[in-house]
Amino acid sequence: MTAAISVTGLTRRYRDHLALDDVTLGIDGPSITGLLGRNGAGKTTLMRVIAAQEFASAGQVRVLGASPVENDAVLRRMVFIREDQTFPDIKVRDALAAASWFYPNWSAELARTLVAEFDLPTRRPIRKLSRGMRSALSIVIGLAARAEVTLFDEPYAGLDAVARQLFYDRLLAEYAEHPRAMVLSTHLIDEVAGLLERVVMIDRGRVVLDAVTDDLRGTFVTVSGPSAAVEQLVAGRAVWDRRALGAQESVVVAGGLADLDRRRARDLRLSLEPLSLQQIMVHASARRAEDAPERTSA
Ligand SMILES: Nc1ncnc2c1ncn2[C@@H]1O[C@H](COP(=O)(O)OP(=O)(O)OP(=O)(O)O)[C@@H](O)[C@H]1O
Repeated sequence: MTAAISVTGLTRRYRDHLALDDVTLGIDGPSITGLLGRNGAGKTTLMRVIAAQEFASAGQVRVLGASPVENDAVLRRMVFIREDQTFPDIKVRDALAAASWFYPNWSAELARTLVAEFDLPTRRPIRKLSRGMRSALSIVIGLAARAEVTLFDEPYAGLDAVARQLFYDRLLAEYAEHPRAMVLSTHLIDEVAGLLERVVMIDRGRVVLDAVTDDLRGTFVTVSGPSAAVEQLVAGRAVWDRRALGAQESVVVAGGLADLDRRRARDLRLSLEPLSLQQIMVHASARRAEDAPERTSA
């Protein structure tokens, strides 16, 4: 099967700054992948290169089996919705009409439904929409395009919690009915964690974690309690973080705990707390900062 997205050894350099540093990533078929990372990690740059809006300094990008650069056939099968998407000075309905001409799988019915659900005024010029309404319009286009590769880069600037929930619900429903390769970059990690089948975490231009979300559950655990007992339990394990407060200690271990360890923890009166996706990202980037304090191209 042709991969939806295949990125190999991708580097993007801006003068002496490495925005992407030897990124390799494959998204084979339909899935919802979360692209996570701190500000400036390289998420937008990665999506822009995949969408052929930015050149790679080195490496290779294939979308649906071909280079997307100046490749109309591929670009029509891919939609890229950016945070604070810019539009020409046209009305909402004209933007929807233009999108319907461009994307071969466009669903006018879905667009109509979403426009009503987001309460978008179709006759209004886009420049007169609020920021949240502009995001809603981008989301309508991103979903109604039904593109095989659907990239959403923080698409909800200005959207309130109700509208964001509507977006998540419709994204899931669309995915269930018309499975496709969806990538969603976000800072609202805990808010979207339930949607994501896979997470790719980027830190300072590098992929620091690429995992199926279910596999991550219980893989990182905070063990807390009296220091001596905590140390007894975590001895010989990969420790991601260690914090002491008086005679108490909290240690994050990677690799999960077997049932036997969990029983031992109970006997030692230790508390075990699985890390959320957001906490995993915080720890993953802290570890990378220790490993690679500087990032410039040679
Ligand atoms: N055109 C450019 N010229 C110079 N540097 C750039 C350019 N575009 C991006 N960068 C730099 O590349 C790095 C990655 O930026 P990018 O926008 O991809 O990050 P991001 O992960 O999307 O961040 P955020 O979550 O804040 O949107 C940043 O340090 C940014 O300043």
